[in-house]
Amino acid sequence: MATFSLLHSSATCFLSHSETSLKPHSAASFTVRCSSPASPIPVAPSQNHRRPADESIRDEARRRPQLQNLSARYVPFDAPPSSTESYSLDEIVYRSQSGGLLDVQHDLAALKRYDGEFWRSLFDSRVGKTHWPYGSGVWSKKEWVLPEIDDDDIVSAFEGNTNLFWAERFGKQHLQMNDLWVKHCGISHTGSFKDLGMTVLVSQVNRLRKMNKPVVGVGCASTGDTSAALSAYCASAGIPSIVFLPADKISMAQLVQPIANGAFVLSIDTDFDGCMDLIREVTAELPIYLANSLNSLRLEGQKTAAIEILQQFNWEVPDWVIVPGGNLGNIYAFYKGFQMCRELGLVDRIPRLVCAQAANANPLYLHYKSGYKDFNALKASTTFASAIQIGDPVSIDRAVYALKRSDGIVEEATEEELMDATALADSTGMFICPHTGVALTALMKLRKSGVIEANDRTVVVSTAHGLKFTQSKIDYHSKNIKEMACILANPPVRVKAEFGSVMDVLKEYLKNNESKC
Ligand SMILES: Cc1ncc(COP(=O)(O)O)c(C=O)c1O
Ligand SMILES: N[C@@H](CCOP(=O)(O)O)C(=O)O
Repeated sequence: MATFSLLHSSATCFLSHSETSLKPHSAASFTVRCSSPASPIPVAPSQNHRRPADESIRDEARRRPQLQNLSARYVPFDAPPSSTESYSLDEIVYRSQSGGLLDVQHDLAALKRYDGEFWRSLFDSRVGKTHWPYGSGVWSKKEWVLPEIDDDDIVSAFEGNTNLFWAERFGKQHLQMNDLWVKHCGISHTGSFKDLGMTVLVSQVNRLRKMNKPVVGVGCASTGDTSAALSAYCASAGIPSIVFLPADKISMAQLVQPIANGAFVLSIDTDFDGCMDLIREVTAELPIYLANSLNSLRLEGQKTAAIEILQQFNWEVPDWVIVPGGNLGNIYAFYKGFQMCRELGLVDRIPRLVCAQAANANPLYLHYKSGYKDFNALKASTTFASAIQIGDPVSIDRAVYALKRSDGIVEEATEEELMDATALADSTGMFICPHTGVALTALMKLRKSGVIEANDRTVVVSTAHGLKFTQSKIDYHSKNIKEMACILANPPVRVKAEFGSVMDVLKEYLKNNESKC
């Protein structure tokens, strides 16, 4: 078998990655197995290329060599260069000595032994395969996520690799844009982007438990998505999960997820910020590992969505990326993913970031408007974007850092704006959650003011699946929302089971439609 550069591979050949041949500063090499020259069309390779029948993909992964001498550790977030404080990822620590946030710092000098072309080729070679664990969009970037974890300890649902939807009709018809994309992070295992971070956190917990560290379970406060992801990944690994939910403030679809996955569910008479305070106190007292994004491990997984966007554009950098923000870990995760790609030579710039908040839960927006002077937490009001109903975001410092370094902007959306934007997007073939409606509202405002231009390549991050938020859509389309015109409501027409009645309503519909065309 010959070893060729990926760039020289032939379309009729079956490629399989041979990582034994990975060398610093070289493009990844591949072992190429060609179909028989006598065969007129490429045929599926015979069964014997597969691993032995009694082996699983985990067993197979054990034989695969890994890149050596890569490492990561916790350091205080945004620490001065003189700081020497650091912790092993195998320690249970969420805060720095001074009580500040932590960050996972990779050994960039070790990663830089390989050039940008090497990393691009390596990551590209792993997309969409069933190789453990690289078939996952997160673990396909393992060397940049948790380089030292044993593949055997990884808990993965082959998450990530979510589609980048070309919003052709929405862009052209409503914004005169032809390069508008929606990154559907919610079309995933538990229906939100939280899977990306949770696979990393639960994998590390799995490793800690195997090391006999005192972790009897994993806990989080949640507005519905973190709890769904935590309970699914824990259930898959047989680890107990405990979730604190604000009573009556999350959707039914979200509530049923941890229940079904066997989590211990506490429904607490407070809001998310109240639940967050409680879980922080509890995890300081009991050997329950904290799974919220205060724990910087989560962001290592979430940052891979940014890398994936670059990859999907063949490593061309979009002009704008718009992210709905609540607890504010994700906006930093996107920044970190883009920035690592720049620093390690995969791309030469990063996109401008926009963080979009619901006007009813807008502490970052107010902070931005004040020129980032004094930050004031607030009591968030009810919003249809219930997963971002957060008034005291734990990652405020991370968000400000990301926005300042990406020439970023913060926008807000009223309830009516976010629901109309959601309905408008749905009417062009999407089925988005209200948080994505917040992000689309930000886009519409920035287009109207000319900040985002018609030809700017723009990515809106869709954070959850619309099917988790059907009640808000039902309320909108039945015009059942107080003080909201619901101008795009499209209620079903009730009609008698009789040919004449059906014909009457259809003729009326066709006449109205004709006058609209
Ligand atoms: C669906 C959805 N969108 C957006 C967010 C905001 O993400 P972050 O808290 O990282 O700002 C969350 C959670 O907070 C969410 O569940
Ligand atoms: N939307 C989140 C809120 C908690 O955010 P986290 O990223 O800090 O876990 C949720 O779904 O719970």
